Amino acid sequence: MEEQLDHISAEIYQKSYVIVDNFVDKEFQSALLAEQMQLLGQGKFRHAAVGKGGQKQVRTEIRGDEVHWMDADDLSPLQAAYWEKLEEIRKALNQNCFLGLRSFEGHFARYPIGSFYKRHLDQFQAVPHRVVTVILYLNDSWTQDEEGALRMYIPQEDGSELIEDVLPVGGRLVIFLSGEIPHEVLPTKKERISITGWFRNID
Ligand SMILES: O=C(O)CCC(=O)C(=O)O
Ligand SMILES: [Fe+2]
Repeated sequence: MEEQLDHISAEIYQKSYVIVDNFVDKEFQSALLAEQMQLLGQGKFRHAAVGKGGQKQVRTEIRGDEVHWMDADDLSPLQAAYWEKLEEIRKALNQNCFLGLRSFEGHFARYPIGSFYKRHLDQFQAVPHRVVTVILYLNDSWTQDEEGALRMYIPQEDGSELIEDVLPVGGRLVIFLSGEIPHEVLPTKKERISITGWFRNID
């Protein structure tokens, strides 16, 4: 874990993003997936909105996922275990990258077949407090043919962008600086399940 935390910090410091495979083991991943499926079955997911406050709107031509926000005061034991792992990352990033991360917010997400999320930044004027994005993928298996990659546009020093496509392979964790890396979810050919969250610089 110590080594992993150092690796994560170094990559964020140098490249603004990092991909960690098998961040959780199969058992933990399956349990989280089962919990998400149960919440889905209970009708606890809602179409995700874009914008903030009074501007909030469901616009499936921009994003087609459905989400269920985790309640910090009412986490299931599994969710609490995941938050504890993230807490280690938060501390490491503060120690090594001086990001001043103080809290976490996150939701389960489900992208139905054919859905996507167009290019965007997670930190913008109306949402200034998201500093680091953290995504854990939960699908049991994923192949290239199923598409649905996370496409990150990595800014280069010469002003160009490098495209990095990341398949939502179960157990894979992706971390990036919310204000630095525009990204999108390409249309998926399979139901795509994940937990997305943000470390914030406020409580
Ligand atoms: O699921 C992903 O790969 C990215 C999701 C995303 O960009 C978001 O929820 O803001
Ligand atoms: Fe995003």
